[in-house]
Amino acid sequence: MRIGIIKETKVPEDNRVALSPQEIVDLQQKFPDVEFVVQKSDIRVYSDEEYALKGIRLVDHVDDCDVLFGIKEADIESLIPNKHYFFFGHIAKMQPYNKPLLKRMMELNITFSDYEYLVDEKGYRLCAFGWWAGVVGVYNTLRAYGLRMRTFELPKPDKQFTLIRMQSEVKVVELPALKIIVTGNGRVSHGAQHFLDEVGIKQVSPREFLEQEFEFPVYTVAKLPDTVCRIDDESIFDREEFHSHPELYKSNFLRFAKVTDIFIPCHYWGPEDPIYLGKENLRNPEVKIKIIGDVTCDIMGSVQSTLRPSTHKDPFYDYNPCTEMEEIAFSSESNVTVMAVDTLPNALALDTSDYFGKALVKHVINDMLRGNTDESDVINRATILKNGKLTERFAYLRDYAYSE
Ligand SMILES: NC(=O)c1ccc[n+]([C@@H]2O[C@H](COP(=O)([O-])OP(=O)(O)OC[C@H]3O[C@@H](n4cnc5c(N)ncnc54)[C@H](O)[C@@H]3O)[C@@H](O)[C@H]2O)c1
Repeated sequence: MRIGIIKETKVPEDNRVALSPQEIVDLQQKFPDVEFVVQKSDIRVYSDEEYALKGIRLVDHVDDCDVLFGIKEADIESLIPNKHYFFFGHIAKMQPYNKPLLKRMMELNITFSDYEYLVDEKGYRLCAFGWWAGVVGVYNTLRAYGLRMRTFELPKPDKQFTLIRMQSEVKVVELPALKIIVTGNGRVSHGAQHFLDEVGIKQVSPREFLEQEFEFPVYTVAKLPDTVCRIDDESIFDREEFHSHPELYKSNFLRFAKVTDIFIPCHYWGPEDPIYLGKENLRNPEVKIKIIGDVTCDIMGSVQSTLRPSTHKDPFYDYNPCTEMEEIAFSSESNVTVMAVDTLPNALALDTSDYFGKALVKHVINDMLRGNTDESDVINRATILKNGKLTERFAYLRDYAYSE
């Protein structure tokens, strides 16, 4: 078997890779009959030379590979018939912009497994970057705070940035008595909490956050049901009902917004779910929040100052609550500064590639190289196309794939 690592082609560029040079060396020792090749790339976090130095073959074309691993969607023009591809496809939620990709993979008899659906039997994701998004989300947001207040300047992450570096940069900064709120309690929120803990910001309970003043920076985590309540009876919260009938619930976030300096949304949001910070809230003079690090990056979702995603190159913009329009970052004290980068983990491409590669080897590649691809429940659950045909689990994509 020959396995290829394909080059990333999406814009803005993604520097992450599915397998680091060391990961490939370790796999080759374990499976000497398998060959790994790496398609040349000048944007990858590990350079071509780093792979070559470990004896890994660099190639221009990956036509002679059986299985191909990428990170983001493969370039349609580069797709090779009859191969097995792995990447984040963004097609299973019927995203309109990726319909041509699905169609082309069907035409070319491709087998396609989507990382997003590599889950255990309980549906828990096995290869996800969310935790890292929380980490970078906090760093970027604190960076925005320093720039806006002109009190400190954290460096913009470059391609070689690491989590350790981010932490050490923030640790030397003296933060005032800020109140920071993180919402949600999933992977992203846990990454955010980890970073805040590591840089010495004290966690307090939502109640303490609401009722007390502190002489040092603090953060709280507002989970369900802290942030929502029922429309008709504010004392009742039924989690199952909330998820099946979100229209019966409203936001209870305003009480937090009145005492918060920095808001880092990390909760899942669906179009029917309560809006935490609507346009009127953002105009409300009682709302104290002036910096929002919107990790969820739902455009005009639960935080309505998020007008568009931003990029690592240009991560911040201002939202003018009166005009409801975007303005240049840090241009007015009455504006809200927004950080809404939608590819946050890419700022730690070294750490995240290593983390992702280890998970991939453990849950996918070991089984595959032992010849168990067809029997692997993890791979089967993530396989959207088998030889160009939709699998049973993803059969619902048929109309989407064939519609004009
Ligand atoms: N900006 C980025 O680069 C980036 C990267 C990864 C994930 N994300 C986004 O971050 C968000 C969270 O991802 P995750 O991996 O932590 O998800 P997760 O499923 O691990 O956690 C989601 C959390 O939100 C809570 N929740 C669910 N429905 C809710 C609702 N209607 N209202 C309030 N809370 C609700 C859950 O209880 C849980 O605590 C997602 O929207 C995801 O797309 C962004």
